[in-house]
Amino acid sequence: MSLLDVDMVSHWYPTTAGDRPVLDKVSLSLDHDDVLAVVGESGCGKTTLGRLVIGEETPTHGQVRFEDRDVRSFKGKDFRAYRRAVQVVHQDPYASLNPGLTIEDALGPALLHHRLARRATVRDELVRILREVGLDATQAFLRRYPHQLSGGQRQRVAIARAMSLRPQLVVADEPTSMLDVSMRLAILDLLLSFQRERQLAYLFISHDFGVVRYFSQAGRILVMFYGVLVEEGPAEQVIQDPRHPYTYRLLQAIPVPDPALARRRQREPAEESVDSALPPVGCVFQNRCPFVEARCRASQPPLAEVSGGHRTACFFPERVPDIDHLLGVH
Ligand SMILES: Nc1ncnc2c1ncn2[C@@H]1O[C@H](COP(=O)(O)OP(=O)(O)OP(=O)(O)O)[C@@H](O)[C@H]1O
Repeated sequence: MSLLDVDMVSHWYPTTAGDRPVLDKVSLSLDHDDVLAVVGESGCGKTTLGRLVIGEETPTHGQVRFEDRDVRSFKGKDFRAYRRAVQVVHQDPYASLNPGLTIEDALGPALLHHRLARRATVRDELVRILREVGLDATQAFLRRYPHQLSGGQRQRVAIARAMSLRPQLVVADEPTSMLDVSMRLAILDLLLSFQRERQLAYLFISHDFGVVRYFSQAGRILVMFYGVLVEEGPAEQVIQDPRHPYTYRLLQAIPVPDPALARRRQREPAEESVDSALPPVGCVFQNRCPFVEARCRASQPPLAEVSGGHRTACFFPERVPDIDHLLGVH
């Protein structure tokens, strides 16, 4: 039994101009210690997917199942257990830390509520958890407010809050995008260390393929374009051998330190058009695709297998150029 199944989920937001489709028949599955990274540009529906998984939104169509049970069916005790088992680490730590509460008041009550600590020892337990996320915490540290911490410290506290509840799944939504570059790797390594030490699954969300590449080394990558899953597979296969032109574009955008490599990239064929409006019929990527044909304008290609567990939603995957020269792989 998988831990999480997202089954043919479509989602619309109501707007004054009518319902706006944000996700279109997205399916994915996560096992108990899987890392699944979702990558795509801003606005493609990544955060919405995360909100559906943590139960903050209900899908317009399709099902989100946790341990084979429809999340919509969770009520009362079951719903609370689900909200404990699935934690979220946001881009902005202030989204999970109330600025008016000290660290002790932000983290302590949940531990007591879920009987993960006793009143007499809760402070010691909090200090232990904060040290586990790399903070040099003392009991005095517990009396600090979020604004008295640096950005990196705040994100560590937010991670401590999520991990203190011993979750089975963590949705990490752009967890490093507000941090200095120098801090990013440390936070990614911290998240990965929890995954190694506990049986923990991650749904990791980012627009930055460089970050996704680092985080998902042993996991899977799912590439989304305007609410449609266009490619998925084992991380190394998607990175070394992308078979969707959009994935190729995203990989092309990863900065490289080698100037010769950077120049070679600039000689790559340009996108046919940068029209970002969603086409009413046909492939979701057709207006940006250099390989588009009449067939692509007629229908959306289904996800089809290219090799073991690696799938792409492109009619012409063989036209996507080899990536080796872009990544400097020889
Ligand atoms: N509550 C809402 N009501 C209406 N539209 C929304 C709502 N939330 C998000 N959207 C719209 O849905 C689309 C997808 O948003 P979402 O935040 O899921 O994408 P994203 O890929 O996470 O982008 P970003 O990285 O910018 O957050 C966007 O166009 C956004 O404006």
